[in-house]
Order: sequence, then C-alpha cells, then structure tokens
Amino acid sequence: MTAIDTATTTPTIPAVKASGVGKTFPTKGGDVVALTGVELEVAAGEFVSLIGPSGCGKSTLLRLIADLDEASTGILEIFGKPARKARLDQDYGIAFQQSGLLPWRSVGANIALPLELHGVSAADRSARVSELAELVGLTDFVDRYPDQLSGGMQQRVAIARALAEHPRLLLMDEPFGALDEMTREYLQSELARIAAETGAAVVFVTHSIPEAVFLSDRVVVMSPRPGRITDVIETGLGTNRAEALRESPEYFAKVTEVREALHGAPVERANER
Ligand SMILES: Nc1ncnc2c1ncn2[C@@H]1O[C@H](COP(=O)(O)OP(=O)(O)OP(=O)(O)O)[C@@H](O)[C@H]1O
Repeated sequence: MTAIDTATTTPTIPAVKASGVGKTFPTKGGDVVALTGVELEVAAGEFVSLIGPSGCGKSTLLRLIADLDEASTGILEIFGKPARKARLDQDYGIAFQQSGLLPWRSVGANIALPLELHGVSAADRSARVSELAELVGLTDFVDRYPDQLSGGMQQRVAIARALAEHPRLLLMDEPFGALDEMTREYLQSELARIAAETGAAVVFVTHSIPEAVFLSDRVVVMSPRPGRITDVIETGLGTNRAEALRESPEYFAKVTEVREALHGAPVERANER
C-alpha cells in the first residue's frame, strides 16, 4: 500500500475526544459541578482554544485531559487511549501560566529534563536541546539560568521543554497570561509558527478573545454554573498567522463573533443593559 493509500483509508484518530464529560468536586459546602456534558473533539494538528469567564471549568477540562484529575462522568480519549495511558505514553506536553522552570538548572538542562527522566542518552539529549533551543529562538541562551531571562523567554523555555519528546498534543493553560501585551503578541506568533512546524494539536486555555482568535482553528466558548460548552466558533483564518492578520477585517469579525458568543448578546446591546 502506498503512503497515499494509507492516508486515504486510515481513519484519523482525534487528538482529544470528550464524550459526556463531567466533573463534580465534593466540598464542605456541598458539591461543586465544575463541568457537565462536555462533548469535544480536537483533530490531530488542530489548534483549539477554550475561553470563558472565571470559574467556567476551562482549567478543570484541561486537567482532565492531562490526567491530573479524573472525570466524574463520561469518557475522555487522547489519541484513542484512556487519559491515563496517554500520560504514561507521554503523548502530550504541558505548559502553564507559571513556567515551572527549575532555578538551579540551566536553560538547556531545563529543556532536557523530560528526556533525562526517560533515560535518553546524553548525546541524544544534547542534540535535541540544540534543535529545541533553535525552534524557540534561544540558541544563545542555553547556558543561562532562568532568573537571567525575561518572563517571555522563560515561557519559551517552558514551551521547548513541553515539546522535548515530540508530543502530538500540547496542553497549555494561560501560558502568556502573566506577560506584557507586546511580549504576548510576539509569543502568540511564535507559538503559531511552532504549532505549524511541529504539526502538534494544541488545546489552549485563555481569557483573551484576540489571543484565542489569532491562534485557533476553533474557539470553544464556555459558561459557568455548571461549566459547559455553549458555542464552538470556527475561525476559518487558515494557516497564515502573520502579524498583518491582526488588522484584517476577517480577524475583527471573528473577534466580534466570539465576544458576542461570550456575552450571549450583541455587544452594543449587552453594554446598554
Ligand atoms: N479542587 C477543587 N475543589 C473544589 N472546587 C474546585 C476545585 N477545582 C476547581 N473547582 C471549582 O470548579 C469550578 C471551575 O474551576 P476552573 O479552575 O476549572 O475554572 P476556570 O474556568 O479555569 O477559571 P479561571 O479562568 O478563573 O482560571 C470553579 O467553580 C472552581 O471553584
């Protein structure tokens, strides 16, 4: 069978598939229903953002996908596997708002950490660190320490570390939330490029509508109490995420569409209430 035959006959397994997923936290004050009835499929190579007001369950959903917590109801599959198996197989990389770098390790040693933990040889680690440092634009900084870097550079190290084992999926929880606007926009462009170059699917939690639209193929809008998906908006912005996109009418139209979905009403009318 040729490569083309394989491509046309092999059904593509989604990176993430959530069916009827719910999460309830028992607390002293009673049960908190953080998520209910979540149905979501993220295709291989697709960039999907989760957006919604504080407390709508974005981080909870990401934590369930990452197997950092267990769903109360429903089924979660990562590349067709249970979340636990996908974690053990290192099918995804994770990056959070805090870069979580180890201050006593150099940039290179931080990036190499997952490789070291999984027994990759020193020579292979060193080659991979060089590749990753180049990918995130930090070739000249591999010998520095985290406290010698800006916040944006630290996040780039965290992204390189998340990509160390060639994951097909990246899970990111507000990775640029603590950065100034200019650095944030720069890293958005970098992430769009990195996602395209690596072909990894991305599930990205954010509070920023422009950020979600700029990066995503689809924006998943959530609402709280109980946390659920209320809208899924396809951006249709294609693969070119150049800076000029931010000033294009298509981009503004999508930002407005997501904003209206979040507010549940056209923005002008919501503001009048
Ligand atoms: N361990 C926990 N115990 C009890 N309640 C929890 C726990 N974790 C989350 N919750 C509750 O679940 C709901 C969803 O929380 P989650 O952090 O997923 O929301 P979020 O959309 O990511 O919020 P934010 O945008 O503020 O980060 C909230 O009401 C939160 O208080």
